Amino acid sequence: MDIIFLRELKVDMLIGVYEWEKRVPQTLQIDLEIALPNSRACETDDINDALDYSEIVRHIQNVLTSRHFNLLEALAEHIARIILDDFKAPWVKVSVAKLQAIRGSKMVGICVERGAKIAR
Ligand SMILES: Nc1nc2c(c(=O)[nH]1)N=C([C@H](O)[C@@H](O)CO)CN2
Repeated sequence: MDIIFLRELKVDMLIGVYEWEKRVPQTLQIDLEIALPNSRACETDDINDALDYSEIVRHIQNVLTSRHFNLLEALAEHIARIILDDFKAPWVKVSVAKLQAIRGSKMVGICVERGAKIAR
């Protein structure tokens, strides 16, 4: 099974349960692993046979900068649904982390896996 990975994408967005977090953007770090429905692009060398990672990132950035989420959990679920439903990936692993939420910690976050890996 082939996987597209994206590491340490930074997005400024409104997220959090406290009042100030609904007004002040925070930087999140996003990591993705996206299983591909097939490995056709490896044979054809054609972007039309690939899952275009730049389109995925653009789509995610648009959604995240246009609304507020309370919880990292809800954000991770929303990103996972976009990748499964809109980009037809069979499986995805989404990690989202706040970089400044916990004093003394580099980051705190959540990782969710959704869908099923296809054995090849
Ligand atoms: N499980 C979670 N716990 C907490 C979250 C969260 O998203 N998931 N968020 C907060 C606050 O927004 C916090 O990050 C503010 O610093 C607290 N706990």
